[in-house]
This record gives sequence, C-alpha cells and structure tokens, in this order.
Amino acid sequence: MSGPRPVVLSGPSGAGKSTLLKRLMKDHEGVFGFSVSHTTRNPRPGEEDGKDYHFTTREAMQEGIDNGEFIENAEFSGNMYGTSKAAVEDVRAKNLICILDVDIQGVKRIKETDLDPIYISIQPPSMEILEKRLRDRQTETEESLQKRLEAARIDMELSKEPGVFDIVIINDDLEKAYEELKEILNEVSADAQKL
Ligand SMILES: Nc1ncnc2c1ncn2[C@@H]1O[C@H](COP(=O)(O)OP(=O)(O)OP(=O)(O)O)[C@@H](O)[C@H]1O
Ligand SMILES: Nc1nc2c(ncn2[C@@H]2O[C@H](COP(=O)(O)O)[C@@H](O)[C@H]2O)c(=O)[nH]1
Repeated sequence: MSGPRPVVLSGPSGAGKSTLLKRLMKDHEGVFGFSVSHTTRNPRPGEEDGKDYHFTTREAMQEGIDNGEFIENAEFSGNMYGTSKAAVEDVRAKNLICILDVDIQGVKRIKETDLDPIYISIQPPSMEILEKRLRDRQTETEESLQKRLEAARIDMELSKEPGVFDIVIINDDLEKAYEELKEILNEVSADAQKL
C-alpha cells in the first residue's frame, strides 16, 4: 500500500485509547483520520453511526467478511469487530494518516497483511486501575466487564512480548500519556510530509 504509514493503537479495553485518540484528532484536524470499524455491539450514549463505528448486525458483517471486504475481524467480549478495506481507503483518499483502534487479535491479523503500520500499545498502570476506569465509565454489564478484564490480562501479557509493539505507552497520567503519543505521532507526520 502507498502513502504515509498508518498507526495502529491497541491495548486493553478501558486503557484510554479513545480518550487519547479523540483529543489527538481534535487538536490535529486535517492530519489524522480515524479508520471507522464495524461492530455488532450496541451504540453507547453519544456514539454516532459512521463516526465512532459502523454499527451492524452479525449477518451483514459476516456477509462482508465472506465477500473479502475486511482487512481483519475479531470476536471481542461477545461481539464482532472488524476493519473494512473501505475504512482505511476512505482515510487514505483524504491524504490523512490513518489511525486504527483494534484489539490484540486485530494486531496479529494486521501483521499478516501489507498494511505496514506503526504499532502502539496503550496500557493501564495496573489491572486495579483498569477495572476502576471500566466500572466508572458505566458502559458495561457485569458480564461484559468480566470478559473485558479477562481479555485485558491476556493483552497485558502479550504486549510485553518483544516485537509485538513498536511503542508501549503507560496511560497513568493522561497529560503525560498524551504528550508521549503526540511526540511519536509528530515523527510519523514529519516523515509523511517528506514523502
Ligand atoms: N489517564 C487517565 N486517568 C484517568 N481516567 C482515564 C485516563 N484515561 C482514560 N480515562 C478514563 O477511563 C475510561 C476508559 O477510557 P477509554 O474509553 O478512552 O478507553 P478505551 O481504551 O478506548 O476503551 P475501549 O477499548 O473499551 O473502547 C474513560 O472513562 C476515560 O475517561
Ligand atoms: N480487531 C478489532 N478490534 C477492534 C476494532 N474496533 C475496535 N476494536 C477493539 O474492540 C475492543 C472493544 O471496543 P469497544 O468500543 O466496544 O469498547 C477494543 O479493544 C477495541 O480496540 C476492529 O475493527 N478490529
């Protein structure tokens, strides 16, 4: 694929990916573009179809997967998630640096493609803090919260493996984590301008 290298943001649910991403997109309008994933989960209050996600059904999403429309897809906490080829192409057509927010399964699948992104993991300072953030967010049932915490334990182990991520950011103090992310992405966007 041509154009600037995309950026994959991953990390446990509740680590702070969306918080950091939304701020980044707002502060750097016209530089980064979000790859809008598909999901079968229900929208949360305030989430917009086509902006936060393409909210869809299992049947429609499976049909798209079977038709080869997805770069990657995964089952997470009882729902399907996936990155369509169109989601990435839409961002690239606007000449923006494409940012993808995917779980660890998505990271592994993207590594099998020719997308060649920079892989950044956003990690919480501890499981206890992660659980508190997820509970305080009030978006999960007890069942989905437990599934997310189980997935987080796996994610936190895998993210320590050498070579999985280019950069790991611990999101303890939000300001510090944001500065760290900005610094890394400034390098990416400076490289992109040289292209
Ligand atoms: N550094 C931080 N300190 C305290 N709270 C934080 C911090 N970063 C994020 N939060 C809060 O933690 C919660 C989870 O953050 P966020 O929704 O951004 O996580 P996420 O990684 O995008 O999760 P998911 O993968 O489930 O979408 C939010 O309520 C957010 O406001
Ligand atoms: N493999 C993929 N994972 C994705 C995608 N879009 C989001 N995600 C990940 O799902 C979980 C849960 O997200 P939530 O919005 O329900 O809290 C989180 O870890 C995301 O990173 C995708 O297209 N592919």
